[in-house]
Amino acid sequence: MNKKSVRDIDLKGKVVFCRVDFNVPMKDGEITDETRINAALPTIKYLTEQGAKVLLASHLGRPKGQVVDELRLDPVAQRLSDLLGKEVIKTDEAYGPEVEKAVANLEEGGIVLLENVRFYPGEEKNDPELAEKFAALADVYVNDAFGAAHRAHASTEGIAKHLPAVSGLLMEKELEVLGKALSNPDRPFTAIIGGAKVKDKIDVIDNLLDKVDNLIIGGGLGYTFIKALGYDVGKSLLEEDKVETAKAFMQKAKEKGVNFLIAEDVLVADDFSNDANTKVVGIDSIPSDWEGLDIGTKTIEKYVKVIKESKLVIWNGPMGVFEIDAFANGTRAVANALAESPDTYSVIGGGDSAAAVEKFGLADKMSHISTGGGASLEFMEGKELPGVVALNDK
Ligand SMILES: Nc1ncnc2c1ncn2[C@@H]1O[C@H](COP(=O)(O)OP(=O)(O)OP(=O)(O)O)[C@@H](O)[C@H]1O
Ligand SMILES: O=C(O)[C@H](O)COP(=O)(O)O
Repeated sequence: MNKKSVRDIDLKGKVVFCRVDFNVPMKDGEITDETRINAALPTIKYLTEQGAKVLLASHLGRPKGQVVDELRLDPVAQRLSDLLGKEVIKTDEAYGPEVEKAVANLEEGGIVLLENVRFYPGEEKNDPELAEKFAALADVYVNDAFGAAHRAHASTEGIAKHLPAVSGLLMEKELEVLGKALSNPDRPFTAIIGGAKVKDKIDVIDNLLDKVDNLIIGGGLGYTFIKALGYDVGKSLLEEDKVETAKAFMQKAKEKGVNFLIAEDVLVADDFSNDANTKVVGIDSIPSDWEGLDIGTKTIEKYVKVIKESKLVIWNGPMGVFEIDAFANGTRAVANALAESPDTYSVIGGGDSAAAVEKFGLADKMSHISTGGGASLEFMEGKELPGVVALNDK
């Protein structure tokens, strides 16, 4: 990476404004998945060990410039304190007199977690005044929030204009792993794209066709491709206005010699529930009043074979509605295939694929689980991430 990192600067005694992505899922005030907090620990520990005074800043959810009590960061501060085994001071603001006082009292190695930066309307607008207020608190800016690096906000981009600005260790690792995967991939290189949002993934599929040997399509977005082949998809998820694009992709794959894999059979159900009647049918026989909710057995076999023969696999989006056991087989089979292939480097991106791998107890068998959903997709599309561009060059 050509950007400076925390390792390239002197941190002793410096006040560091460190942007992290603590946008963790919460239910009834409890954190339900702390992956992102764990992922930020190496940088936080490094900063404290180097004698920095650490101000952590994050967003949580989408409060849209308002104070929303359920989106305060207090539960995160508590969890972080437990994980680090040391005090984490939580302020109720992200700048202003209360924060200034906390900074003034901070000792080397001390940690303050600021309030949710999205409580301020200026954050998402990348308001220069707010960026200056954040910058005025610190001597150095560290961005470790890979998951939010595709956002040009006051705490991810604007602030970097006012302070020495470097990446954290998580940011560095994410960029290195994803960058290597895309620039100099081990082959066969396979991308697996599933999930529900066709529109969000159109650009990434297009971009990946220039890079991969195999492109595997699964999940809800697969039905737009099945339709593009001329078959009826019944009540399955379909983006009618993307059918022509899907056709163009299959043509492009042919021209580029990319092995483009679409389901040949699917599991259809007469209801969106665990008790639904289900059957596996060929893609030419999807009943008009049934819905495709997983890939079928022949398809699983075919996909698993390709995955096991691959040296590098990037996976974004589940193969079916894995949250419901009856429709989880395809996603589980893909996760198992990756887990059983020690020679295959596996990169998991996107919140749902990561959640699926976690649910099947296979997270530690994957080579890299990205903390970025949208950010990893935009990176794979070849887009520049504003939160990275803003950092100082080496
Ligand atoms: N055949 C299907 N029909 C309807 N929904 C499906 C189907 N297959 C998968 N899904 C749903 O797609 C959702 C995930 O889609 P999405 O595109 O958001 O994936 P992702 O990229 O992993 O997640 P993120 O948005 O966090 O990056 C899951 O909730 C899953 O149930
Ligand atoms: O969860 C994410 O992908 C990041 O934290 C960014 O959140 P956002 O999509 O609300 O900007």
